[in-house]
Amino acid sequence: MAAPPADAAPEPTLRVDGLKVGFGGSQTRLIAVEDISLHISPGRTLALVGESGSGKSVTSLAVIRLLAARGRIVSGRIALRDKAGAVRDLVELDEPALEAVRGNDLGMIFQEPMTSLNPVLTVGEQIAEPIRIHMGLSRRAAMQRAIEMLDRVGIPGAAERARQYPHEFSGGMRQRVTIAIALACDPVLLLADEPTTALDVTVQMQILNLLRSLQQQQGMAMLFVTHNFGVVAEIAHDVSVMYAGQIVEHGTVRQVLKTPRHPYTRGLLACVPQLGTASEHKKQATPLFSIPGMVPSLRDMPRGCRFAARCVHAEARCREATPALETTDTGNIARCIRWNEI
Ligand SMILES: Nc1ncnc2c1ncn2[C@@H]1O[C@H](COP(=O)(O)OP(=O)(O)OP(=O)(O)O)[C@@H](O)[C@H]1O
Repeated sequence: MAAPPADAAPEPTLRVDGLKVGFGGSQTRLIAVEDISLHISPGRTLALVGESGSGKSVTSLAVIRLLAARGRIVSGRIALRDKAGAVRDLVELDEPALEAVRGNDLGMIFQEPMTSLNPVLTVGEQIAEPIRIHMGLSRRAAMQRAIEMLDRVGIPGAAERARQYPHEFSGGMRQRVTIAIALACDPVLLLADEPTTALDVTVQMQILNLLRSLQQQQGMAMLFVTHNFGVVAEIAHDVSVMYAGQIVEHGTVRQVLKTPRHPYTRGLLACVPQLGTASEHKKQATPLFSIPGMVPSLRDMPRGCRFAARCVHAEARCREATPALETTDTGNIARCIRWNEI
């Protein structure tokens, strides 16, 4: 078979097409996210960003098939390319098959490390467990690799620390342990859902730097959920902005941060305090900008553009039909019929 040209884009690790997720029974079902399509290539990070309730976590939990009990994937495809290069639709897999993927091809880290760690097992045992299960290593070899992982995530005295319990670690060190567990089996995809939100600012930066350098070493794709554009700028290559269960803008981080084309993205960026502005605003007694109004409820989703009620540019035609995602002049993709007029 002919080799692909050297500049061909690598096949994506994750490709989601037309994902729609609902909660409740078929009669009472509320649609939480819909028309979600995205892809992430090896070595790249896609950030999902948006206000609370916009659907970031539902999307990411659907990808790893860990939705809450009443959550259902109504339609869509979640194609994951595994270490051997085989592509499987995670929507089609049963629970035993999913368990073979999670912790192996798919690593996960969440906001609160303590909830993902078992308080009665040493951290070494917790890192070694997936290694034994998925890589088939002996107990001793798995523990050796667990110690190497602790060292790789920057925990000094790894051999000794492997014998300690989670409560003996600080918040930042615990998050390093969950990263060691998530990456122990060389996943092709790492899902990180607000992994730095519970940490103080200096520790946040250390964890973001660590994730970036581990990604460079291991080449995995990363799906990163955050509400913080500062974090997006630090960690991501591409960004999808979510609003009321839909992607409303997508592009590279540079495109979206420098030339946002959707009024919601512009509003979110205007809410980000610049250095010095907080004290300036205080002096002038003017509050920092915030987008007026709230994300609509799932029970009462408006017709047409879901952002129209909060948008200063909205016209009657915005409320008629759901806008499609359009490619704009700067290459961003935006769900706004007025992107070229505003
Ligand atoms: N288990 C559930 N049952 C019913 N509705 C849910 C459930 N989980 C989430 N939802 C709804 O789905 C929508 C999207 O929620 P989601 O948690 O994905 O938002 P988010 O953008 O991740 O917000 P946050 O940043 O606060 O986590 C919300 O309207 C939420 O109320």
